[in-house]
Amino acid sequence: MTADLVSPCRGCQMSRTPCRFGADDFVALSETAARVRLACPAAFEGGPRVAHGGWTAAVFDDVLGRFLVHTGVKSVTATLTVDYLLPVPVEQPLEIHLEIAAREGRRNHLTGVLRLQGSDRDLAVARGVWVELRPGHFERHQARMAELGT
Ligand SMILES: CCCCCCCC/C=C\CCCCCCCC(=O)SCCNC(=O)CCNC(=O)[C@H](O)C(C)(C)COP(=O)(O)OP(=O)(O)OC[C@H]1O[C@@H](n2cnc3c(N)ncnc32)[C@H](O)[C@@H]1OP(=O)(O)O
Repeated sequence: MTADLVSPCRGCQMSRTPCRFGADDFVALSETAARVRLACPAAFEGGPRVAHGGWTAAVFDDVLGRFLVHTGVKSVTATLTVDYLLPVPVEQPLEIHLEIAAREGRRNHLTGVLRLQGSDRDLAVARGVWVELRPGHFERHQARMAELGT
């Protein structure tokens, strides 16, 4: 696989907006590794000039899941753990390196590291499990919602 652009999530595709987390510059480097260049939008400020931890977790969830779908594996997040090592500045050039660390049946183990561009200091590290969907995943969800009358 040559370096190629990873598509946005369904929500951003449907609304035809840039990635709301700021993760548009997203390229696959191989079948198991990718790189995202991004900045935390000011709207996700948690502390003074510091990213909200929810942005960090959300962007990891988004880019790790998007990359797996890019490789042809339709999947959802089963677990996601984030180690917050240093404050993440807003509106500064950041980079995420991610990889598919292992595949065991329907389970895919992914990792991601967030750094300032040009720095080798980790700001946050994510690890998680994405489970490949069984056919009918969303139909079963709709049926459960219908049972609840929603
Ligand atoms: C939002 C949808 C994305 C859709 C993708 C297609 C569209 C592409 C378009 C554009 C790309 C955009 C991508 C965006 C990225 C965003 C990603 C998200 O935020 S995903 C939303 C949040 N996550 C959920 O909503 C999951 C809710 N949970 C579930 O639905 C189930 O619990 C599920 C599917 C995870 C497992 O249920 P089971 O019934 O299919 O499968 P069982 O038999 O229970 O487990 C299968 C295997 O997974 C392991 N497993 C299940 N849960 C686990 C866990 N918590 N930890 C470790 N392993 C787990 C099991 O041990 C089993 O392993 P063994 O096959 O036996 O080896």
